[in-house]
Amino acid sequence: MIAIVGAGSIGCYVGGRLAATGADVVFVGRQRIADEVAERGLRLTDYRGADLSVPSPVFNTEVLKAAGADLVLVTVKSAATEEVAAQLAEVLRPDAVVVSLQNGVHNAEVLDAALGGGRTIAGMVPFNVVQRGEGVFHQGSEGELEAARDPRLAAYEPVFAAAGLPLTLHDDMPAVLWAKLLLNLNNAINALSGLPLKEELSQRDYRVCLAAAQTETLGILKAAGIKPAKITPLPPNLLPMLLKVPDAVFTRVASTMLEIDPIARSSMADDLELGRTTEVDWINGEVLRLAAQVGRAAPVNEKVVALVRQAEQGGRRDWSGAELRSALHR
Ligand SMILES: NC(=O)C1=CN([C@@H]2O[C@H](COP(=O)(O)OP(=O)(O)OC[C@H]3O[C@@H](n4cnc5c(N)ncnc54)[C@H](OP(=O)(O)O)[C@@H]3O)[C@@H](O)[C@H]2O)C=CC1
Ligand SMILES: CC(C)(CO)C(=O)C(=O)O
Repeated sequence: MIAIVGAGSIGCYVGGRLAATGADVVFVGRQRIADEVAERGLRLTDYRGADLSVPSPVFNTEVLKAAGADLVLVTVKSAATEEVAAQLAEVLRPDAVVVSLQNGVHNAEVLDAALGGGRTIAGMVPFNVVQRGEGVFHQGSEGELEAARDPRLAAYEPVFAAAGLPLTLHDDMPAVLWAKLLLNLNNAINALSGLPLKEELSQRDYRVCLAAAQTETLGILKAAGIKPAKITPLPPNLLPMLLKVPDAVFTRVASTMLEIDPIARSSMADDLELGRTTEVDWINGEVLRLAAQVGRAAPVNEKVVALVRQAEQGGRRDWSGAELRSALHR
C-alpha cells in the first residue's frame, strides 16, 4: 500500500495518478479535500491532455491510516514536516520506506531524524500542480519526478512509470535539491506579483528580480562548496543570463525549454491566497542561513523574505515588476 501524507496539490495529483493506474493508495489530508473527493472523486489532468479519474479514493484525515503502508510519500508543506514526522514515527511499520516529495533542501533529513533507520529518501517534483476545485488536480508544466537512487525504490519504479510519472534517479540528490531551490526562488516573486507564472515570467522586470536572487544564491553556494545539479536545459550558472534577455527573446527561448500552461501559479502564491504561512523560510531562508555560515551578505533574498512576511500578514501581493525591482534595488 502507498500512503500519501499531506494530500493537497502534489499529494492528490501524484497519488491520484498512481491510484488511477491500479496502485493501492491511501490519502491522508484535510477534511476540506476529503469532502471534495467524497462527493466528486479525483480527476487528474495535465497540460498534454491526460485525463484520469479515481471515482472513490480512500481518503482519511488521520495519519494513523498510513500505518500499513510499504511506501509513504510525504507531500505536506515544509512547515508541517516536523509534525507529520512525529505522527508517522508513532504508526509506521519499521520496514516502510518514506519519500519526501517536497521543496526545500532539508525535509528528508527532518523526516529521517524523527523516523530513524535511514528510511527516508529525498525526492523532487519539478512540475506545477493547480487545485482546480471539485476534486480536479491539474499538472500545469512539464518535468519528471526525481529521487535519490536507492535500491528500495526498485519495486516502485514500474508503478510510477505505469502512472505516467517515471522516476529519474540521482546519485547526488542534495545537488538536485539546491538546483530546484534556485528555480523555487521564483516562488516568492510569483506570489508577490499576484500573476500566473507564465504571465509573470513573460515580464523582464520580474525576471531581473529572479536573476538577482539566483546570482546572489549561486555566489553563496560557490562559497559553501555546493555545486547545484543541471536539471534544466541550461546549467544553473547560466540561468540568470537567460532571464535578463529581452521579453521577445525570452518568450521564444523559454517556450522551447519548458512547457507551462497559462493557469499555473507557484505553490507559494497558493499559500498567500489561502492566508497560510508560506515556505519562504525553507527556500530564500535557506539561502540566508547558508550565507551566514559562509560569512556573506544576501540582501536580495533578505528583502524578498521581508516582503513575503509582510504579504503573509495581509501586505501587498500585487507588486508590479518595476516596483519589485526598485524594492530590491535592481
Ligand atoms: N503545488 C505545486 O505546484 C508544487 C509543490 N511542490 C512542493 O510540494 C510540497 C507540497 O506542496 P502542495 O501540494 O502545493 O501543498 P498543499 O498545501 O496543497 O498540500 C499539503 C496538504 O497537507 C495538509 N496537511 C498538513 N499537515 C497535515 C497533517 N498533519 N495531516 C494531514 N494533512 C496535513 C495541508 O493542510 P493545511 O493547509 O491545513 O495545513 C494541505 O492540505 C511543498 O513542499 C511544495 O513546495 C513542489 C513542486 C510543485
Ligand atoms: C513547479 C514550481 C517550480 C513552480 O510551480 C514549484 O516548485 C512550486 O510551485 O513550488
